[in-house]
Amino acid sequence: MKVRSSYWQLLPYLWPQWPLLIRGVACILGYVLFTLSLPYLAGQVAFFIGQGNVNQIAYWLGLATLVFLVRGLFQYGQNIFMIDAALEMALNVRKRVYAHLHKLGLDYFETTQTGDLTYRLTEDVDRVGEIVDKLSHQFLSNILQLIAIPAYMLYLNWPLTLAGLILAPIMAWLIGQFGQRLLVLSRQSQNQVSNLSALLTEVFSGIRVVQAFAAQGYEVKRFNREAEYNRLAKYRTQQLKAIQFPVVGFLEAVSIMLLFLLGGWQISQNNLTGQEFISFLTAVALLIQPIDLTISNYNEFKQTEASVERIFELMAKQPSLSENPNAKELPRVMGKVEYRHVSFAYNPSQPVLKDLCLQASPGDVIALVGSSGAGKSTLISLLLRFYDPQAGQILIDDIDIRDVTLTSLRRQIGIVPQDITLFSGTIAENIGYGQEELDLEAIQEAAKIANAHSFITQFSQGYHSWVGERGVNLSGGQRQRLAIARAIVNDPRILILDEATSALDSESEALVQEALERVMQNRTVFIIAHRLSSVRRADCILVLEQGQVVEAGTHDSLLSQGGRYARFYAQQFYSTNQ
Ligand SMILES: Nc1ncnc2c1ncn2[C@@H]1O[C@H](COP(=O)(O)OP(=O)(O)OP(=O)(O)O)[C@@H](O)[C@H]1O
Repeated sequence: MKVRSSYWQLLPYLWPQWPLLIRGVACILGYVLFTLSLPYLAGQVAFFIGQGNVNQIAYWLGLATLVFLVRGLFQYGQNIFMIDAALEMALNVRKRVYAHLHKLGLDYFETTQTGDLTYRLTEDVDRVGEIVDKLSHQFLSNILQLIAIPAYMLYLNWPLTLAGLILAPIMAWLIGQFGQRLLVLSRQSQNQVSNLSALLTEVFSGIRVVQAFAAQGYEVKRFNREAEYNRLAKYRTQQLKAIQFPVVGFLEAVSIMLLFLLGGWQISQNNLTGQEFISFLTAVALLIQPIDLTISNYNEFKQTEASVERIFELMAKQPSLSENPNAKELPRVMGKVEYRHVSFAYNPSQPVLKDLCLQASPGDVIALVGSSGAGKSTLISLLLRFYDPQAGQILIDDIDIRDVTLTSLRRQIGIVPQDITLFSGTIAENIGYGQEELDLEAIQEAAKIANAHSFITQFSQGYHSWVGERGVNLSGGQRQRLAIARAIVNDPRILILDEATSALDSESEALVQEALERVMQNRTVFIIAHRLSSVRRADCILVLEQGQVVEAGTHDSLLSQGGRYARFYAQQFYSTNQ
């Protein structure tokens, strides 16, 4: 059973804002003190109204105006300092969670819905910021008033106060019960909203598939179903609140009627003056707002606890792949790559690579061929250290890749992936992706090698043309050439080419091929090969089958062996490339 509220986890993020918090608390104290003087002032005004003394009435009303003014200034101060502290805290939480997510491995993102992550980092964090703001100024101020005003009432007339507060424990218990139930409903509701957001992200990013499969109707139905669950979850929360307010309001009304009854009786017994009764009633009236606000704050507090849980759930995720604490920077490499008896499985029961050995000398072009699911992409993922092998070692220039920092390793490997991702930004930013200061010279140089310079300069804004939504339209071949430029902009010694399977028109194909030929020079290249030309040109072709190298050699030597490669070549390349 969970004992501690999740809110405690926010303290380390709130604590650094202590200068703002202290100023805020000082303003809250000022606000409460000035509020406390109001019942006394009301009693005085009532007294002089009874005497018909206009001068005194004007004097006390003037004083009350001053009190309201100063109280207003304190209220402004408490709001502004606390919102500042809460927003700073929310910003820190958001930054830390985002940075933490980037420490997690690919395996985490492969099993998590991106829409859900987006929701947690945006909506959930905003909600937490809002509740902390409310708690820090409204809640604290209200609680102080709920303590100080009854204390003043006790001082005025304790029997009347006790009678008025007799229903308070019942109210507190009821509010607590409602709060617990609200937390449960809120968790459900937040998850529903997250599901909806995940669904939308998935559908809009896959909109080509949706349209190609004419699945709009299917998607609309799926969305409607989720939206209905979402409505229902929200309705249940609001339904509970709708019951809560009349119940508590009724108890409040009963308390006030009880007060009038007792007050009248006390006056008839000469235990209370009319003036004191007015002060007392003013104090009671001042209590109503803090009570109502406390209930709604408490409800929100419970509802938002679900958001806090969802945020810190992300922070609790541990990276599956950790960097060696003594990891060193990988010095600029020559490009020798060696796999020594490497075995790997995503799930222990299904080995993907089995005792795999391979050696590539600097400048070698290694083509990986094999049927789908043979383990080609996995072999490459291990070189980039997306995952660690369960057995064996991978070495670059005779250094185990587990002994170097991930950044220095990945910076020395260029990759042209099969699915090209361009981010919203300029062409230059996309080619120099990850460079904090864009090296425009290197970017242009890379674009020239990748046969991209001439089409880029044809855009009116050249390298500063916007890519992505509302940006320039790029053909498949142009995207590939940008990806090639991006892969070599840092001049890596090792290059991975995951060839696209979709065909380009022959002109584009020729430009891409020419670019690839150029970038492969003087680099160790691994190609997941789908094109005949890449395979023919390779220094070594590795034929993978069920995670093992079953044949290795040059195109000619393997063809003359008449083994698996020869059959594979006949089936796959001959039919598609002739
Ligand atoms: N992230 C993953 N989690 C679990 N299993 C995976 C994952 N990625 C790949 N696999 C499995 O590992 C095996 C090898 O996959 P891999 O993608 O390396 O093959 P491949 O030869 O590159 O195939 P293709 O040519 O179709 O891309 C397959 O059985 C695949 O289902």
